[in-house]
Amino acid sequence: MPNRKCSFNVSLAESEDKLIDSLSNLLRRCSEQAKDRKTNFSLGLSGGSLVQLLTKALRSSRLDTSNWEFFFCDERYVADDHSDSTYCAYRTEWLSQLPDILDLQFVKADTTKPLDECAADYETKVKVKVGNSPSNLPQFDLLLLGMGPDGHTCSLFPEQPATLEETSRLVIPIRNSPKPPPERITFTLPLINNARDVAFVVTGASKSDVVKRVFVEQDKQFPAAWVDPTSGQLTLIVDAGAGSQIKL
Ligand SMILES: O=C1O[C@H](COP(=O)(O)O)[C@@H](O)[C@H](O)[C@H]1O
Repeated sequence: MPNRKCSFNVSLAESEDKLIDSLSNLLRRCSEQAKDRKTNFSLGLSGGSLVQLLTKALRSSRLDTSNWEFFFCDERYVADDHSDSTYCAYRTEWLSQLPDILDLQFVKADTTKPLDECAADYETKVKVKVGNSPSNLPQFDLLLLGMGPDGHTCSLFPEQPATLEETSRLVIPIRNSPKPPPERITFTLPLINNARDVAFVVTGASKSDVVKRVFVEQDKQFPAAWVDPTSGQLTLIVDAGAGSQIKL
């Protein structure tokens, strides 16, 4: 395995129930650590397949989520009630399945603003609500990331390598995303890599090759391979399909 700055753990789950258990255990550890620090638990969400998996993990673990705040590691630049909106996907699932989680616990992007302003405004919200690390950057307690078959994570795509070089902005606008919808906002690497914990949750045999290229070979042509928390921990939670080319 190549050198990483961070400590790296892999959880290879033989069944969906085991994967949900791994995710629940991670949420329990990170939220308890936030409680010990007497702070709200700041959790960055991703969209796509993670919505269902996280919903299952929260339902089965019955964790106390009253002091949790939910942010979006990336968000699609569409109205809040649009079917492409990641906020809408979580809100719709959780209204019926996790009714204790309140709408005011979501820190939403204001997609009524022009795209550049929407990204800058979301960065301000993150700076106001998430406590800083000694490096003076907001430090999330946990970021849950997905990874597409092309190795993208958040809305950092291999076709847009300049997004990986951002050093000053923490949230940037994305135009011409190769995956629809074309306009989005996304966390950048300085913010992602400053988190206390970052976890990828990846499922499906169609992603096994990219899982190996990203997490074993750390092939930098894939944006997900740039995720390497400076002082935090990195966890990879995979099912048997996605993890089939990893040797532990
Ligand atoms: O478009 C997106 O895709 C990625 C990966 O989604 P998945 O369905 O392949 O797990 C997701 O992590 C990201 O938040 C989303 O905007």
